[in-house]
Amino acid sequence: MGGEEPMRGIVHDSNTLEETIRVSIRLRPLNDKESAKNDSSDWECINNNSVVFRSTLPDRSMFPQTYTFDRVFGCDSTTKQVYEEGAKEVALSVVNGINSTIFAYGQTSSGKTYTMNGVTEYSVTDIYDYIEKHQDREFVLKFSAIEIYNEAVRDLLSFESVPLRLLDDPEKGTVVEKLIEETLKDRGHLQELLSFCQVQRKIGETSLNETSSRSHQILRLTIESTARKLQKSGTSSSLTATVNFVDLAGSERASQTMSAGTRLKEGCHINRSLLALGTVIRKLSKGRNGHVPYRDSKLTRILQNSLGGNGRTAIICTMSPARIHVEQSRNTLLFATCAKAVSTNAHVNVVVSDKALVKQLQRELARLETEMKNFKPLPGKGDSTALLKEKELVIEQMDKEIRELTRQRDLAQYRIENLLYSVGEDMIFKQSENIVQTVPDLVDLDVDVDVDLDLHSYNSSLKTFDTFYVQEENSPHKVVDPLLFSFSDEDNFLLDSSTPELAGPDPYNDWEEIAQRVRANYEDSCKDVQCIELEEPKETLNENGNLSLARLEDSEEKMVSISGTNQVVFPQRKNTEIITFDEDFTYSGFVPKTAETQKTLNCIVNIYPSELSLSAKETTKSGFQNLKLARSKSCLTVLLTIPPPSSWIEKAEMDQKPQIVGSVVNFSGPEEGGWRKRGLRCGNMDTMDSQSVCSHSSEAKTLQIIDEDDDDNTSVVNFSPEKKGKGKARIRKRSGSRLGMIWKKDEPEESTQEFYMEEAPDFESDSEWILEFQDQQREIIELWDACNVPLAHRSYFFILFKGDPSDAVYMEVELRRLFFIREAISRSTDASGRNTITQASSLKALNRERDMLARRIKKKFTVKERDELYEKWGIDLKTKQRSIQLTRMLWSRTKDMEHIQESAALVAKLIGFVDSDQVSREMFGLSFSLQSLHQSSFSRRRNLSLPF
Ligand SMILES: Nc1ncnc2c1ncn2[C@@H]1O[C@H](COP(=O)(O)OP(=O)(O)OP(=O)(O)O)[C@@H](O)[C@H]1O
Repeated sequence: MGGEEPMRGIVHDSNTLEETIRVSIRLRPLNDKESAKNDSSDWECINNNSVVFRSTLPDRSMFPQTYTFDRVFGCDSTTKQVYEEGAKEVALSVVNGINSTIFAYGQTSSGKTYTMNGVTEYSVTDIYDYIEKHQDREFVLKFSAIEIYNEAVRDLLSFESVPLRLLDDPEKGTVVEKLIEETLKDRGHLQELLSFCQVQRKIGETSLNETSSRSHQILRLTIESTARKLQKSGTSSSLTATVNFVDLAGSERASQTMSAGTRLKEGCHINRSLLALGTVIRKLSKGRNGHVPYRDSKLTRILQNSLGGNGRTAIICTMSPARIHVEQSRNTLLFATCAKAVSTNAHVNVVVSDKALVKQLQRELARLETEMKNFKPLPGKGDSTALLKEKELVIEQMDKEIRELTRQRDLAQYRIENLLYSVGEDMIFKQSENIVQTVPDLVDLDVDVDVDLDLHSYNSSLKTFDTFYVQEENSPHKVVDPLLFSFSDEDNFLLDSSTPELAGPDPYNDWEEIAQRVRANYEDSCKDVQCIELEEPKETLNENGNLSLARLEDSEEKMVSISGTNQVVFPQRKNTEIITFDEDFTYSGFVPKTAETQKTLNCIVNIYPSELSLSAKETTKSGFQNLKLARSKSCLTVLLTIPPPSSWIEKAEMDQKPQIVGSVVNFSGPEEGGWRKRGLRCGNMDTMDSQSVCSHSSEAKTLQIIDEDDDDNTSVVNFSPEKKGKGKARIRKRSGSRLGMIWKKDEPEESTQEFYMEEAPDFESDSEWILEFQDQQREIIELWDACNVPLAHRSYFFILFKGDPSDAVYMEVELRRLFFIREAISRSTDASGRNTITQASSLKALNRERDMLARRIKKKFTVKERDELYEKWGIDLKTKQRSIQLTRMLWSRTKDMEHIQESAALVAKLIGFVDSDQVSREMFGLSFSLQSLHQSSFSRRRNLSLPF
């Protein structure tokens, strides 16, 4: 018995024939017995493919009525016809090298043996006919026959009744051990063997059952064919196949056999094989997935290759037409129905001879050798060393790329940081703009923005002020920073490579918060306070008349420097706040400083310098009717709204009126109805009201400015009480040339507090310098009057320079400056004695001198210089970093290197030793020019805390 795998030397043709089992139904006629019982048939073959059950019994109506198969043979069909149409094609496949199997399935006495005997004979006949027709081929026929009875395999060609064992051969599959395989000599030989087998089977069954076959009989005919021409050379191939004729035992149930004892045992084994066969067929009918229980019975094991394997299969189901067998007939039809769904894969089995096999193997070897020779390795894969080197090169190249990308990333990050700093600075700047823009009653002057030349001059003369208000046509209240128009390459002086990168968190973030707090603080702290409010008409700055500076109608809180003292007052604060600064000027940029001082003074006092200084009394008489003290909201606004000196200069030149040196300040209380537009009239002195000079509101704080040199009007500032007389300002004489000022809030006259500035440091150890200092100071004071130096400048000068040895250079510079101015004035006096020099020309001269000195010191602020400065001031690294940030911000506001350096120093000091709000104030408008910056830093030096 052949297995599913090809035998040794047997190869399967690549072409397979997949088909289903051919299922035919044969309905035998009623036998005599059945006829005698007058049994009728309920089955009718309505055509060649369908059989119909025509039951007259009502309880059978549920059964299927029609069954359709490949072929249905009725009672009148002959065995020849059954073979021809139901089995011949399958049976004769064997001569073509295809295994085939013919089954006969049905109940006892249904005609299985009757049919299979006929089919086998017709098949053998046809096979021999085929052989006879194919003389070019040599056929070898072998015959074997077995019987499976009670699960015992018996060789029907053997006279012994010893059961044979089934063996599992890896190449042939399940084989029957010691099975006789008779080689057929001719057709008659086969006929004899068939007859012998029938006798053998009959002998065994007769002893048990005379009327029914109780065993499964399998007749096997193996045919091997070889072409005769090739057979001689030994290289020919043969076709080999086996055809099985299977006559199964009766498929009836054991209970239906009415048997017991031995018969029951037979029925159990029969049913076991048939049950296994039915299970296999059912499994195969549902596909080849899953386990197929071939090994459940010897029948299924032997027929494994014929059931859904390599071969063609035909099943002839026989059934009795008798009504009494209708149940069995129905079961037979159900089995046939399942078998009809089973598919098989038949192959042509080719037997290759040894020589042919050797030759075939040799050809295959030659082919493989050719492929090996023609095999070309892929580039780069043949030599592992070269491959490794190539990989190393790739890695090296990638390393380079990584380094380059890292460098680019770091550079981009550095640029981004710088950009963020710049953006941040702009944000702060805009915040300051917003602060100013919230101030009501902004007075705008209708001008075109043509700021090229003028703004440049402002830059040099007015860098103290952060923002100017200009109004463009059709764009009111637009804020323009003139400095933005005149930036140069030096704007980034601290951003070059000499400036170390900042480490740690961005301090600028703090500044944004600071800015917010400061803005809020300003708004909150501007209640019930007074400060100087300057009333100012519209001014035209530009020579072309295109630009006007606007200022606030309502003055804001401001920090007022007390003349002749080193103190500053925030009048708007709820509590009187007087800040005392120490003096110490070792910094080299005095000249620019003084220029800044003058600008600041000009801005604050807004005085035309056409006339010589006025005494306090004269000033009181002539007065500034519009110079009043009023409420304010923020110091910032005051500073920002101070008009640039040039506008006053032009005004002065235009009016040709005597100007008042800023020695008199008129304070005014708040007007009813809220904030009033106040400012300093820059114009005709005749229009000024002397009564308004040096006045202050009775409801407001009392401001006293006390000058020890009361007798000397050139240096005395006298503040008289306001008209209502509730407060007063009086002058007291003290030793030394010192100015003092007291600020009181809502204090009655009798309780007026006085504040005297600190005495100058003790220089007894250097009495000579003290004497020299006093002489210079006296000379300077005289020159101030001669040169119409504004009061603010004088005040700041006194605040800053009090006799420290390091002040010598500044005293000298101031003297030189004043001499220069005085000489210029004298040169400009015409024959008629009229002083033709104007404040504008004087300021221009000052600016030129200042710029000249500034250029000398103007240079790159190197790291070394900065560090030296830090070390000198005792600034730590963290403060240093923050100061760099602030310095950058300041640099965006001014181009004065000296100013920047000092601002940076101040910022550093403030950050390191003072609260951040103070820094914010300074940064947002309280940048008191050089004086304020120095004062703050001096406070630090003297370990004085700022009461902000
Ligand atoms: N188509 C037929 N025409 C005439 N007689 C038939 C036909 N089929 C079967 N017979 C007769 O029916 C009887 C039983 O037939 P057979 O032995 O072939 O049945 P069976 O299916 O092989 O039974 P068992 O399974 O018991 O061997 C026989 O006498 C046989 O001659």
